[in-house]
Amino acid sequence: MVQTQEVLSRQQQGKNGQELEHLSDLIDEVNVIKGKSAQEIQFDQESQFDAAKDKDGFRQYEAACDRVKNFYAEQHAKQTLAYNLEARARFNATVRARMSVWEAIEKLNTLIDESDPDTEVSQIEHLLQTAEAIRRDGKPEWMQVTGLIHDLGKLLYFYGVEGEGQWSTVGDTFIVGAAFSDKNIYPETFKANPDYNDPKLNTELGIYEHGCGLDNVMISWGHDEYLYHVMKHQSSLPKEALSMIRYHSFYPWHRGGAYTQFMNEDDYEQLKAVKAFNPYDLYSKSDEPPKVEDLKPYYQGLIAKFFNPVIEW
Ligand SMILES: O[C@H]1[C@H](O)[C@@H](O)[C@H](O)[C@@H](O)[C@H]1O
Ligand SMILES: [Fe+2]
Ligand SMILES: [Fe+2]
Repeated sequence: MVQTQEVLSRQQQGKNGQELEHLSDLIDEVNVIKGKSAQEIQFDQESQFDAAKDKDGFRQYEAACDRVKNFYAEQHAKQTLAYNLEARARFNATVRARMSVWEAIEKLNTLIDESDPDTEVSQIEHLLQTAEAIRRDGKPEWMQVTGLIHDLGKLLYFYGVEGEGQWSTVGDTFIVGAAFSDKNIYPETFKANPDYNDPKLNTELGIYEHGCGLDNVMISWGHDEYLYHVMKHQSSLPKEALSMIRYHSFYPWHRGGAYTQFMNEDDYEQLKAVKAFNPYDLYSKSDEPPKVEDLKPYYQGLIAKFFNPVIEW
């Protein structure tokens, strides 16, 4: 089995390093002509590098199986602005369950994520792989524990409308209420979304203002947004950790370089945190399966440091 570190360094060395350098020079020139800010130019460049890295085997959506393709066709058709408003109202109306973080991890264990072309292991394994990769790199405890819980929002699946499927829980996220970006995977599938033809919603800014901040736009409802709202007031995690949770599936933004029209200064700071987190989430999927019982005491200790003993989900 290939370990995270190995995959990372292989990707950093990258066989197509020269090609990339040339590419980023060209992108630079075009951006200067377009009048983009230095910050935007750097972000653009990084996104090209990230996309090229995945040529090494992760996130191969064109080659993905029908399960993944059907999942996104359904999600992109159904995540409308109206649905997003309704989902948030439903979230605010009730507490779905009361249990500890570890109980939540165990409950999630039965879910196999239909949107993911890179892993078929249980969620408990994915969470521990992510946390362990962060720990191996000597990152702080708050980041380790963020890795441990980052996908716990998938619990939403058990509390949604029965038989509704996973489209409102898992998968990459995107902005609703403005034009769908072509930096999303399978962008053509948005044509089946009613908002696609709505002239108030299908412009670059849609219902939002330039530079309004990502906190003020609606990102498609799912496990990121749900867990962010659960943890915002029920943990002592720093802001960067909450951003890692909230934006980890927002690939068109943190990898694709889309949606800069909505960003404010602080979003560029949060972007750094999300980008630092992403490799652990993605590339640890090829690591050895973790030994849950051996790791449990260590992570129970971390959980006790950062969370209330009982969380309202
Ligand atoms: O299929 C995966 C999975 O659902 C992840 O939990 C999510 O964070 C990713 O963005 C998505 O691509
Ligand atoms: Fe996730
Ligand atoms: Fe994940």
